[in-house]
Parts: sequence; structure tokens; C-alpha cells
Amino acid sequence: MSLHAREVSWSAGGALIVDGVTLDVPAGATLGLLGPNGSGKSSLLRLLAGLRRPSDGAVLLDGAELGGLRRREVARRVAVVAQQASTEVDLTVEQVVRLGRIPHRGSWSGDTAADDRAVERALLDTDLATLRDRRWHALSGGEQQRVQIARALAQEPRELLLDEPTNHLDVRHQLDLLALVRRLPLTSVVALHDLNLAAIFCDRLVVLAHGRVAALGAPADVLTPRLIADVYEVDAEVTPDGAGPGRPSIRFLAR
Ligand SMILES: Nc1ncnc2c1ncn2[C@@H]1O[C@H](COP(=O)(O)OP(=O)(O)OP(=O)(O)O)[C@@H](O)[C@H]1O
Repeated sequence: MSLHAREVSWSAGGALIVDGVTLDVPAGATLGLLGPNGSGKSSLLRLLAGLRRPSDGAVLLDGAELGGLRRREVARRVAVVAQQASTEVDLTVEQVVRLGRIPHRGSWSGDTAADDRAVERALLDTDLATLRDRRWHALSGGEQQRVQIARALAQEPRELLLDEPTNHLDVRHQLDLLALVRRLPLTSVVALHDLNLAAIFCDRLVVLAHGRVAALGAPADVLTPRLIADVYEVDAEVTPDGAGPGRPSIRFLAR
């Protein structure tokens, strides 16, 4: 078992934001994290990444409690791509991607051949090799998003946590990105709003509502008209003719 949340809760500002979430992400699997705005997806991702401590329960990485691991150890293993990443300094695309190597560096050492290889691979995988010398600030929103993903890949993590990674991307780059995440031998958790993309690319789905798990399982078991109506308050037709067996297709109906 790679990543495991055991009865995890988190409160902020006097409110319970994440409420007793239990889930497992087996090594190499892609878990889609769904739920309406404000349901607690980003908060849960931060807990899974060790960026927040649960007020109750525990997050375990290969059976070891995150809270008991050294920060650097977690940083080498777990990469996070937040919803709105920004870079203060004026850096090129390649320089931003190279920041992903920081957790692997000794205090005084320069870049190694392994660092160069990881950066090259990340640039190629995210279709950014031709933009490597461009200034990060001068890129489009979608390009910036891909650079942040490349930076996370350059980290060569074993667990990759992505918060709505497709929200600035055009259709091709949405499909390419999620296909890449699924193809890489990584354990990933991806917060998504697009239920069809989740059905195509994720092995399992978890749906949050008011910080609690409303459903957890294979896409075909989770994405039912009943669940979509209950959680999103939207009528939908679900057909089993999606991108392969067990991968439903969702069509929303105007009320
Ligand atoms: N530090 C905080 N202090 C107080 N409330 C917070 C804090 N962080 C998040 N919240 C609240 O917790 C709830 C869940 O927020 P979160 O960002 O986890 O939801 P989300 O599912 O990722 O939403 P979205 O789909 O809109 O990105 C929201 O109501 C938010 O205002």
C-alpha cells in the first residue's frame, strides 16, 4: 500500500473541513478525487502531502505515519502540483523545472547528470522542450500549468498529487496530461471537476461531499445518476459506452 488515509479529519476556522476520510491508494494506481466546490478536495490533498497535519486520524506512506517522517524524505517522495502555482523570481521554464530537483541535492553540490536527465525527461513528457528558454511569467496559463507539472515530474516522485491539473489546459493537453499520469509508474491522486475525464483515466474514484466520502470505488460503480444528483444536484444520463469496459460516459441534462 502506497498512500493510506485513516479516519483523517481536519478543522480550520472552527469548521470541520475534512471529516473522517479513509482511503487507500495502491502503489501505481491513479485515484480521482471528485466533489463540488468547497467539498474539501484541496484540503485533503494537502493532508495527503503532509503539508497539513490532521486534527484527527493519520496519513501513512507505505505504512509509516507521515508526521513521523523527515520533511526531506517526504519531499523526495511526494510531489504536489497546487491549483495556483506562482513563481516570484523571473526564471526560465527550464530553471523552474530544475527547482524540482532541490529535495535530491546535497547542501553544496551542483547539478548532477541524474538531475539533468530528470529535467530533460520532464520537459519532454510535458511537451515543453521547445519552450525551455522562455520566461515563466510570459507563458500562457496552460503553459504555466504544464511547467508546474514538469517541475513535479523532475522531482521523480513516487507519489504525485495534482489539484485540478487540467483546468487551464486545452483538450489535447488535458488528454495528454492525464494519459501521462496514468502511464507513469506513479501513485497519483488527481482532483478533477470533469467527471468524464475522471471516468476515462482513473482506476478508482473518491467523491467528497461536505468533507466526507460520499462514494469510493471503480468509475462505473461511483458515477451513477443517483450519486451525481445527490452530490452535484445535476441530472445526468450515464451510459456504459465510455473509453473502454468499466468506463462510463456522462451526459448532463438541463433541469
Ligand atoms: N485555512 C482555511 N481556513 C478556513 N477555511 C478553510 C481553509 N481552507 C479551506 N477552507 C474551507 O474549507 C472548505 C473546503 O475547501 P477546499 O479548498 O478543500 O475545497 P475544494 O473541494 O478543493 O474546492 P474547489 O473545488 O472550489 O477547489 C471551503 O469551504 C473553504 O473555504
